[in-house]
Amino acid sequence: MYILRTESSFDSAHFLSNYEGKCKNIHGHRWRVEVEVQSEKLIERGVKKGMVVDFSDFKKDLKQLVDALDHKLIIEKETLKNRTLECLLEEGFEVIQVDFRPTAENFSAYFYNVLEEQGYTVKRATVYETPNNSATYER
Ligand SMILES: Nc1nc2c(c(=O)[nH]1)N=C([C@H](O)[C@H](O)COP(=O)(O)OP(=O)(O)OP(=O)(O)O)CN2
Ligand SMILES: [Zn+2]
Repeated sequence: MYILRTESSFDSAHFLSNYEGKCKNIHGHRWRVEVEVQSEKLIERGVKKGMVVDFSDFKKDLKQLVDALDHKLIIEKETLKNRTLECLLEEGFEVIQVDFRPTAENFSAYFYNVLEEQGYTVKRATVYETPNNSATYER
């Protein structure tokens, strides 16, 4: 089995709604995302011969996902009052609303699932919320 790994990161703000503790406040992280893909076989011909996937495609596709979240306020849908959200948007802040609570666990599943939908045979996705704390999703 061949396993390829790439990583990328984004700096964003979030908060955990209904959390008891400091993470209920808006705060930021440098989220580091590591993704591994796997394959029994290598591409047999053409410019990508001998590769599972071309690293340049793999890192570009991960970076595109990560860049969409970079320097944004990431909120779980319906956890801010409409008028709060409107005021933030009116001020020109960029807000990303996600369907999940923005935890490291949910981000790891998010990156896994989106890259899988793009055709990658993902083995696992790991998201570091701090240098010491990470969550991994695999099936
Ligand atoms: N299982 C999870 N637990 C927590 C998550 C998470 O994603 N998954 N997230 C948070 C918060 O986002 C929080 O920012 C993390 O805070 P903390 O662990 O306290 O990290 P710090 O680096 O700020 O810790 P210090 O010890 O204060 O340096 C909480 N839990
Ligand atoms: Zn946090």
